Amino acid sequence: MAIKYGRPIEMRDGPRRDAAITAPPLDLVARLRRNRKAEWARRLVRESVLTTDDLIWPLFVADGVNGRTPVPSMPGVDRLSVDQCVRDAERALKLNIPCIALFPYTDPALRDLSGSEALNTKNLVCKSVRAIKREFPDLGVLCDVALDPFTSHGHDGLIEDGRILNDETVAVLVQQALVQAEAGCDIIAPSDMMDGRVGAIRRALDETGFVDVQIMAYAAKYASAFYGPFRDAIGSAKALTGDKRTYQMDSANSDEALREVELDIAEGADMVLVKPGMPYLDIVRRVKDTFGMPTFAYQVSGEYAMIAAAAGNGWIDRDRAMMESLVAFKRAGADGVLTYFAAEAAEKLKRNG
Ligand SMILES: NCC(=O)CCC(=O)O
Ligand SMILES: [Mg+2]
Repeated sequence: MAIKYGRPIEMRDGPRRDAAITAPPLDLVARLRRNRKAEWARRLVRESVLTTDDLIWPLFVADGVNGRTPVPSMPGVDRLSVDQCVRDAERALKLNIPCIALFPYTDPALRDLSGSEALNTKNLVCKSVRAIKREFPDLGVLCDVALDPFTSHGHDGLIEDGRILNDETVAVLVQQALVQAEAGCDIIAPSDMMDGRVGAIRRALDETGFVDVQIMAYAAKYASAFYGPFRDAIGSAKALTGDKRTYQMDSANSDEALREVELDIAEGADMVLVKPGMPYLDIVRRVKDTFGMPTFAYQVSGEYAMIAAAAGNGWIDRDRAMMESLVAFKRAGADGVLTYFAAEAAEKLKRNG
């Protein structure tokens, strides 16, 4: 349904009033509908605004040249070879998107128990960061820190007898963060949910001369069914044994999210992230109100897939659902959103001037 600028929602040329409908006017002091009577009036009182400055665009990188492989469970999202990743980085820059985030599809042959490929200075992420920074030094690049794209078992950390080790994992994550910072990454984003990793990474970055590298902590990351398509995209779905509930948060908890965020801030996080997004907007609001930190939300793969699939079936309007979901993050208090819709939304914002 197209609503043109300035036009009231009610159809001007629609059905005339039924003469049988009569009622005395209500004696109302306030009629909130007055502020909604036309697009210009709605714009005037709009409380939350989405701009391209609010968007971080996650991209998937894979081996190969000139490659764009669709991710079946994320219609509209491709795995990109490094050269194509650079082209999408250029697209982001042209659309005025401030920052992209990189996630690798690691060759299964390179995955092992300890995720050693994460420390390879020539791994896909590092190659992509270098290639992007060489051409577009002014585009922000965020790199995830966690071992799941690199481990044969699909977990975010080192494993021993089915247990994910905390402190031993943190030691590896520190090395991973340094490798990425060395490659030119601007924002290190630990997504592993190990205790103490933000402080350990901050110390290591500072000691090695990377004082300006920021940390966006996935502070409140929940064990969620909504990550399914992402695990397809990075090829860890089949590998994953068990679940991540001993390190990611229980979806029933809210106070605990504040404790997580508080600790990450104390350990030196520059920005905090809540993940997933739409089912956790209450957490975004509490975090923002409690700490006043730069607060981000991740509209994760399953959220993207739900909208894309329903739209693909003609059940909802893709554009409108996309924009409504994104402005909801702003309304909840987020300063920005990691979203697979970033380029599409930025294009729409640009068209609408
Ligand atoms: N560490 C990054 C993710 O786990 C992303 C999840 C998703 O998009 O579903
Ligand atoms: Mg924590």
